[in-house]
Amino acid sequence: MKLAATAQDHLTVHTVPVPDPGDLIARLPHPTALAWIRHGDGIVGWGEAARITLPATPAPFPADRFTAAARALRHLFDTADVHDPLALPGTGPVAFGSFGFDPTTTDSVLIVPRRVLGRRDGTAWLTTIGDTAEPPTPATPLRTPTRLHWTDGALPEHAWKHAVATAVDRIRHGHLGKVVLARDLTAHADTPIDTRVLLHRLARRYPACYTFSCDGLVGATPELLIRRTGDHIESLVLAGTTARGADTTDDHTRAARLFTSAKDREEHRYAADMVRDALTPLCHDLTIPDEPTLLTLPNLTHLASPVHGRLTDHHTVLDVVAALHPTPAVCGTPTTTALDLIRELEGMNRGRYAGPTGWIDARGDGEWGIALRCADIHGTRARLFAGCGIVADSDPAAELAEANTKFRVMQDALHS
Ligand SMILES: C=C(O[C@H]1C=CC=C(C(=O)O)[C@@H]1O)C(=O)O
Repeated sequence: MKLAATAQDHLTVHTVPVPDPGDLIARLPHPTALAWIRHGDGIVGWGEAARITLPATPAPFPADRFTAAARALRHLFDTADVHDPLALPGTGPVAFGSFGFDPTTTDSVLIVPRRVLGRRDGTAWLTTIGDTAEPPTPATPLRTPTRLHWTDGALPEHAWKHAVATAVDRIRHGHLGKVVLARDLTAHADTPIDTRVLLHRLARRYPACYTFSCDGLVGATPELLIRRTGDHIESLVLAGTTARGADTTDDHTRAARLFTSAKDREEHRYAADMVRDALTPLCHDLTIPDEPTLLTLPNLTHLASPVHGRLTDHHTVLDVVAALHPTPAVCGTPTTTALDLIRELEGMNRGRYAGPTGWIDARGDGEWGIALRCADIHGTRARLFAGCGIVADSDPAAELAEANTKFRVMQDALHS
């Protein structure tokens, strides 16, 4: 696989401890922001010391697009001159990345920023690549999106419900067990959309989610695909959803119904089983509960399975991403049958929606989420995505309502 890489010849990297920088997002000087934030901690980056772009590949899900990207990055990091007295996950050189859901898409990218500001458990740092004496980039003022209007994406609501009904029919005829179908919507603004405004709103409203930004893809995902810290790995499998209730009683009723719903349990089981099967060969001490718990977010409640394990060999976080993507939380079971059905029924290119997004450092540590509850921002346009797991008992109208609730995360972030 031939990757396109632009980089300075030899990276000189300095990490220094800094006093608490406060709100990390507020420190981003311009809209081309890189970010990965949860509960206020995480990393933000700006400037570009290197960019690696991946070509489209025809194979259904070749793991080697992740390992090829990791190899190119390793070369860059191994030849760098690194001063990193902290040696914590996220210190030293870091690449932010986002990969297309479908390997035939062309927008997968890894970016090594010239500046990274980070904070974790009370320790804050600044990493500089290149000239440490360079004056800070002057910040541009934040610009709030104005005068939004909306257009349907590939499928209007009735056509998407029809696609869901077709998927249910195929499932009932035994072609596959589960497929995840998504829709897109486009917002048009008067002026270029400033991703920092969206990041502020998302991080404030969804502090327990991972608020991310990479090359125009911005969102707040609740789904951790993989975190690697040394040999320890964690994942949070999500599948099965209900909207929050109108009041406490309604909320409890909905959560109890979700917890006992055979349809949602089935949807969840496909995803949890696949993650267990993919991680078992890479890990010892893999733990995944026999039954899911509930993850309560401000807008939705999900069935959730937290996963922990210890890697047996030196696998970087991207090696583990390669083993996991795409999970049935975003594709289906069996994987290639579900992918074929997605290509047939969705009528759109998902781009990087539902693909892995996150960061990796020179030790191979990192955090990658599944890009959900997100939008791809291009100038004055934002393309939003939302999808739902479809199984034999799915109801097209209920799935449309669920997708619409998921859209609200980014619709609200754009509006106010
Ligand atoms: C595909 C999406 O959500 C996935 C993650 C959690 C719950 C899901 C569900 O219940 O359908 C989806 O599998 C999305 O938000 O676009």
